[in-house]
Amino acid sequence: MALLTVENLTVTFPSRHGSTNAIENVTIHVEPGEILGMVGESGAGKSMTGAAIIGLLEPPGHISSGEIRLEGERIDNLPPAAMRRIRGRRIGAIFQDPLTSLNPVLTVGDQLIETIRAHLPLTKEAARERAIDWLRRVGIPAPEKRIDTYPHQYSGGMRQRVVIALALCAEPRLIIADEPTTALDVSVQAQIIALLRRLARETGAAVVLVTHDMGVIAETADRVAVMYAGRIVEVGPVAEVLTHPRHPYTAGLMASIPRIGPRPEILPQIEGAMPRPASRPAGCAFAPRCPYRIDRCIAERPALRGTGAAQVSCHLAEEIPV
Ligand SMILES: Nc1ncnc2c1ncn2[C@@H]1O[C@H](COP(=O)(O)OP(=O)(O)OP(=O)(O)O)[C@@H](O)[C@H]1O
Repeated sequence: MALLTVENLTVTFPSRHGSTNAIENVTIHVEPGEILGMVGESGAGKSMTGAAIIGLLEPPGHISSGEIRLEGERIDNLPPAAMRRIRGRRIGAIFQDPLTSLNPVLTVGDQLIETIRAHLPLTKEAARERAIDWLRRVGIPAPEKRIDTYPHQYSGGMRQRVVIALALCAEPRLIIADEPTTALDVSVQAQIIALLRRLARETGAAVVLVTHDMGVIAETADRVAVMYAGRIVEVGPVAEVLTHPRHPYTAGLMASIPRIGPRPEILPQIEGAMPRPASRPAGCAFAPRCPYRIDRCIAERPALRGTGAAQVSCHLAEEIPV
């Protein structure tokens, strides 16, 4: 059984001018120990999918259809108090800016110890030992000394390591990591990615990794879901999708990373902009930017289809040379 399943999830924002769907019919599953990358441009709906899973949609945004299951149990319709418990214990979250996850007036140790004790029946001393252990595991030097210092005494990269320790110390089954390396120096990004990957393997937690960066996906994820204008346009094993992208948008995203872009002459950069939810075209949302479009693409929205591990929503997936 998948650890996380999201079925046909639609998130709607009502407004005076009629409601819009920020994401539509999003279906994903993640197995224990697996990292699912969600990639796409800003506004594609990646963060919204993550927020819906952890029950932190900003009102008036709400789930208007679909369901979310964690270890088989529905979690999309739980009362707020029950969802809060799940958030600390069974789902951990890592966001872009470590300062939003850390309390500046508490020492790193106090925050770790408090979180550990909220979830595990340990004495203060035992929880402190465990906190030191976690700091060591995420690569903080001299953890027995650093445990009594404050978040502002850490560099950005070290602070994000602390956030990862804080997200993992309650031993969650699922981790939602939203742009966990975007705010960090390039040299530090690779270390944090390697750390996340190792810890997912070691703990058997499933990870949903939200990023706009195909390079991060290539180095971290097992499978990837490419989002465009609120929908998944291609999903499958990273090895398959990145070597044989079948959606022109996936190919375009990949051409933006020179190291692994397949053929730079195809969509070297994708001209134009993603449509906003209220002005999405009736057919394929990518059609206005797609160099291969035919009349059918404008008239008819392609369904996600495919046999085997990978699926794609493009009428021309079998024909175009991406
Ligand atoms: N309060 C809101 N009311 C209406 N629509 C919203 C609101 N907040 C976000 N949206 C819409 O939801 C869609 C998805 O946004 P989301 O932040 O999930 O995208 P994203 O792919 O994660 O981008 P980013 O990388 O910028 O976070 C966007 O089209 C956005 O316009």
